[in-house]
Amino acid sequence: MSLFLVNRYLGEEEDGSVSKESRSEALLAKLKQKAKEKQKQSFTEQKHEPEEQTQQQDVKKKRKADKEDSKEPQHPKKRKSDVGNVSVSDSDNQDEPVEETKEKKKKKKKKGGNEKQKKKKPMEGSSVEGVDTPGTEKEEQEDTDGEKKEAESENQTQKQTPASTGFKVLGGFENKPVQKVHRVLPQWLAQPDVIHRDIKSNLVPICDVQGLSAQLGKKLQNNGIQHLFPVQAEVIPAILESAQTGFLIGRGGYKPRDICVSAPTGSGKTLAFVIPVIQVLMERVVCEVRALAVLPTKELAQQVCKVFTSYAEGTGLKVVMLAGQKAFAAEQASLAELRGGTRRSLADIIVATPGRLVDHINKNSGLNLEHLRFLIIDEADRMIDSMHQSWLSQVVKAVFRSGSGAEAAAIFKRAEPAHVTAASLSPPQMPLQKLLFSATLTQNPEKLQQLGLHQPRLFSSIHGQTSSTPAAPTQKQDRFDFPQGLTEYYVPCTLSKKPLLILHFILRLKLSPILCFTNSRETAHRLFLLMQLFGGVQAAEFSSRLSPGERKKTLKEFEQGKIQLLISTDAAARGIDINGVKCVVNYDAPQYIRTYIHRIGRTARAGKAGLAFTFLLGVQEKNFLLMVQEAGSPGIQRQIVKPENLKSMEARYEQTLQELADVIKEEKAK
Ligand SMILES: Nc1ncnc2c1ncn2[C@@H]1O[C@H](COP(=O)(O)OP(=O)(O)OP(=O)(O)O)[C@@H](O)[C@H]1O
Repeated sequence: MSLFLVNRYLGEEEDGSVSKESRSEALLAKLKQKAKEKQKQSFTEQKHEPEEQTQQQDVKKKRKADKEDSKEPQHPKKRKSDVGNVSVSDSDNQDEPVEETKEKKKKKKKKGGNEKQKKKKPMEGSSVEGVDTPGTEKEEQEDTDGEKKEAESENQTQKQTPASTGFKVLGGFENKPVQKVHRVLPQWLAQPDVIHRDIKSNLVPICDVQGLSAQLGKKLQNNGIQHLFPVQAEVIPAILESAQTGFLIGRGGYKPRDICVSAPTGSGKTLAFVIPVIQVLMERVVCEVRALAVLPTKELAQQVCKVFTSYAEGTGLKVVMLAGQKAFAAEQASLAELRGGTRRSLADIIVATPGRLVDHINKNSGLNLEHLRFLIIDEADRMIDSMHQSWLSQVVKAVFRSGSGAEAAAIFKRAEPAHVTAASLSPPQMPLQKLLFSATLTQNPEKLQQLGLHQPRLFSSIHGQTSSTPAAPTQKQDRFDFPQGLTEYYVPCTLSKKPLLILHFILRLKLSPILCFTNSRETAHRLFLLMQLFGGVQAAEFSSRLSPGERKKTLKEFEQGKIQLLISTDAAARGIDINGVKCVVNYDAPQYIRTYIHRIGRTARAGKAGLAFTFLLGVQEKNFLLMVQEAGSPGIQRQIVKPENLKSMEARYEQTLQELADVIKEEKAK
């Protein structure tokens, strides 16, 4: 109590002439005296009944004097809500505001007539304080039951007061049921250009693709492609159209629209950007970096670089990879050369990983992006997640950096599109167009906003998302499209039976080649060792335990059919195109739906059939099945493997487990 009062007085008495210490000492002395007098008074009341009347008069006089003395310090009590706030924040004791309220009420009762005057004060200050009052009342109502009535009557008095003073009470703070806010997508996301999901029944003859050059059509045929897949038939003409007037100027002088593509795994997205980019750049005279494809991993960069190189053959276009496969200096040398004192670009198309790309930009290695026309972001959702590395802002900075030849800056300067209606009125623009591709493109506009898209146009095969109406209230996550030829299964199992199930799949069901995913590289390594020790299975592991060279070799051998079981971490989950994978096994259930979609997408590619099995422990079943169903899976079937089917392998398996323990011990000892 005393502490509270001291705090309060100190807060209000802003007299600079008296030091804080002396002031508080004086107040403390006064309070002590007051307490003594109160004690004395109660003592006298109890012990000396006869003297009561005369002493009561004395006490009254003293109280009056006290009141007068303490008039100034009591003044702040009028600002009820303020006091409450100060005492809560200044003290650890949460009970303090309650005590203060009680004390205040007692005093109010005694003072009676003063009350009206007190309540007027906050109203005089401002109308906002008047609005605050109900909040304070609420706190008061939470006090003891005995005080409820008092609070109610006080409430009534306070309600009446504003009317009598003519102030209008702002209100409407009563609890109303809050309506759930449903997600409403922006129009470009809600109403995409639809891509057919079924590849096989929607193949488009090469000659029917609008704008595709005869040269590239022939090249496609030479590579064994007679028809284009639906995503290619839709996206290739759209990109070509945006460069109708050449790659140096946007159509009508305007910047072309950015393009986003969301299509299932294995649906042919790579060619959907490789073909039009090659065709647009084929006409170039001077070699400059005009296309940049960014991919999350070295393996993916290598894969895309291979496709670009294959279709650039015979066009004079030069493709360079910046993914750390070669030494930095070697990569630098492949970017530009100095001839007769002038710098000449040696790359038209660059395929890069974000880390290595930023290295080249920062170290000023000769990478010039001032002429960039296409920025391709493959596996776009993953690339957005790695945006904290700020690779995109660095690329954009490098693109709009002006510093090269003055005449280049004057003729083909980069600028935001001007509001003109005729190309002749507009200075030539050097457009930068972003092309985004993913099987699991986010529908979260906030995430997409990070990419700074310009009037984006979405191509999507996701069904049931093509309206601007709110998403279903039960829908908690994005929906994705699954490959048509894929059949999904889940296998209920226990932890110890998982290796036996894998052996059963290979040795009995002959499902190889199997691409098997684990959630950690340790699990992948142990399972690999176990398979080696068990014998009879050609197994290999694929994770960051291996060097890039070893990983490349392993993938090649798997593709060639030399490996029956490839045990991998999520390093091989995205984008990797391995021919002939019949079956994917999720040895460990994936935690995220995107991981699941990319993993199972390593099979059933290019319209082929494929199987995906997920081993589920009892505790995982409910959540996993719900996650898959909400993502739009056409259906995942339960597959039971009877214990008797595993029995014959059990003795050998137990023995192998013991051997494995020894091997792991040895490895750890090294
Ligand atoms: N028109 C076509 N005809 C035949 N095969 C094709 C055609 N287009 C692409 N392919 C083949 O389909 C496979 C999958 O293509 P691609 O890797 O581009 O798929 P994706 O959609 O990028 O898959 P992911 O999302 O998993 O990265 C590749 O082997 C590719 O050569």
